[in-house]
Amino acid sequence: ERSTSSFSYSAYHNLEEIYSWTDNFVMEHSDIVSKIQIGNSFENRPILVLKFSTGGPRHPAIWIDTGIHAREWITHATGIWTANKIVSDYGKDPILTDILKAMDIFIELVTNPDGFAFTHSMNRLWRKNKSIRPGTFCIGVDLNRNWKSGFGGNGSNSKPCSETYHGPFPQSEPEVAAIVKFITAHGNFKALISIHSYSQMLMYPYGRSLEPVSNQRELYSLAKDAVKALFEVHRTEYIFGSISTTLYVASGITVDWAYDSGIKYAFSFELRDTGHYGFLLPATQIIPTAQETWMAIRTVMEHTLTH
Ligand SMILES: O=C(NO)N[C@H](Cc1ccccc1)C(=O)O
Ligand SMILES: [Zn+2]
Repeated sequence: ERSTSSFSYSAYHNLEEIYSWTDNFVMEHSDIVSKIQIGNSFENRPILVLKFSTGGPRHPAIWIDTGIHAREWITHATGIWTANKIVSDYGKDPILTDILKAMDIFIELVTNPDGFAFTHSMNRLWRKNKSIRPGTFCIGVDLNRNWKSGFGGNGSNSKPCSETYHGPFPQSEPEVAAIVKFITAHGNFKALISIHSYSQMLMYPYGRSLEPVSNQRELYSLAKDAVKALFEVHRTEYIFGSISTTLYVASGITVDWAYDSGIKYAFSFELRDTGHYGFLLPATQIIPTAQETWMAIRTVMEHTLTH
């Protein structure tokens, strides 16, 4: 009896349920999926990454992370559905099959496990991780401000009580340091997709400045195609562009670090909705959100494969 078949992809799950789903999922699809522990969180929870690979020592790779901000539950749920979509469609969807024949896909479902556990136990709207340091009673660093690129710049905050506190120094947080170490050691990542909610936006670097990246025209055109593919599923409307021009200046963010590390296809999603439910998006919208997001993700992956 495949226990993932009793798992509801249209419900939100807590950390224990996601970790046990992960173990069952890897066991049931061991031909193409494996589990890698890339480190431990501040409170010593394992940091797990799913690897989808059809073989080959160091295929060019694509990174996807969900849940870097704990309260953004739709992103973990979308990541889980996407993982199952990949194993279900491999061998059936020619575009995905071509991607996986040539590239590996890595998905980190719970990028902020301590914060995520806290949203289930104490504070549903917690954003940051749970690190504590002498000198303040306030808890946590914004993991989307702790990256080296532009660290400490405008759109991040030096006060530990701030929701966008960047931390004492770049990669001070184990949750960020583990990803940097893994991606740097691998050395062959071609695309990175960091998934947030909410606002319905597809964005690319830079966040730290208004200056366009060198392949800005290519990223704009790819974002346009991805947003169109997304729209065609359930007619959900996204806006797109660079982070600093579409949203606001934000420094020390994941995609700026990725881009500056040579990952030329770096994107950040803001999933549904535009504020009606916000972070409390009803579970009935999980599968529709995941279905439309997949079409955008696949568009980015396909472009990465062919460029
Ligand atoms: O927090 C969210 N969304 O959850 N997003 C904003 C904006 C953002 C999104 C993506 C990259 C950089 C910046 C943030 O302050 O981080
Ligand atoms: Zn976020």
